[in-house]
Amino acid sequence: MPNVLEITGLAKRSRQEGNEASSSGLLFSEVTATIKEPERIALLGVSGQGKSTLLRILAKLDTADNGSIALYGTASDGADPRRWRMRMGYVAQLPVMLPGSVEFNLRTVSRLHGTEYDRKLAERLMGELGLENLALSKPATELSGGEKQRLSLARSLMLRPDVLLLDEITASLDRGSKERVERLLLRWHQEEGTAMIWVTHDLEQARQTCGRVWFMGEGTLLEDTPADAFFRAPATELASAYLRTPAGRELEHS
Ligand SMILES: Nc1ncnc2c1ncn2[C@@H]1O[C@H](COP(=O)(O)OP(=O)(O)OP(=O)(O)O)[C@@H](O)[C@H]1O
Repeated sequence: MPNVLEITGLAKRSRQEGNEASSSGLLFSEVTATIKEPERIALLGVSGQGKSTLLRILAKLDTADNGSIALYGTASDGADPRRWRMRMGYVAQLPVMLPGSVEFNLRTVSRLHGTEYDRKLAERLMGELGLENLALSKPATELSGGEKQRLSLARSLMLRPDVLLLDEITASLDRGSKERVERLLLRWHQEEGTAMIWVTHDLEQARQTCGRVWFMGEGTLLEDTPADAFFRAPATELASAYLRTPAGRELEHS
């Protein structure tokens, strides 16, 4: 059985020389990791390390300057981006709603990928995300930020991807909605066996929802370790400092 995901030597050049993350002209380099079994991984690190950029590269929404990615043995190089994204679902920090109704947005996946619209699943997801009272005919662009965020998650789950890339998806949610999302994703993982790479600055969330931590620092993936070990005693001084004062964490509570 091939590994879920193999990331080998990924590098991304900085847009500007002298980027804070690195003086080498690289945003990050030598990012190497393997997901053997579908796990839930928290991708942590101070702001500006390139966590979102890494997720976008994994989803083929951006390109790496070096390295390779294989999903269940299929290389991303040469893969059709649309087909790739059916298996590697990316949920953005700032979700983009298509002009059209809530239902139009929910149907996006089946429309784009030529699959059947699963109304039952859509209803179940909307219910579990606390959106059961949202009129399906409402223009999606008129939803609140938190509603858009949850609709965008439901839209991505409709694809039943192999890997879910979650980019600070609860940052704009109230506590109740945040907990619903966490519960849904835990259950989804158990039922569907979906691997997850979850960028968050909410350390409590990372601790409660993820079994492994990838910590980005010094322009690379500095630690790849079980979550309990990371939170008990991280291997690097940088990660210890981050656990004391994770820059960007305040965004979560503002
Ligand atoms: N080639 C590049 N692609 C993307 N971002 C780049 C690039 N070169 C430099 N940058 C800068 O590096 C930073 C990377 O941002 P990114 O959102 O990926 O980091 P992050 O670790 O997810 O940060 P945050 O935790 O604040 O969301 C940004 O400041 C961006 O402007």
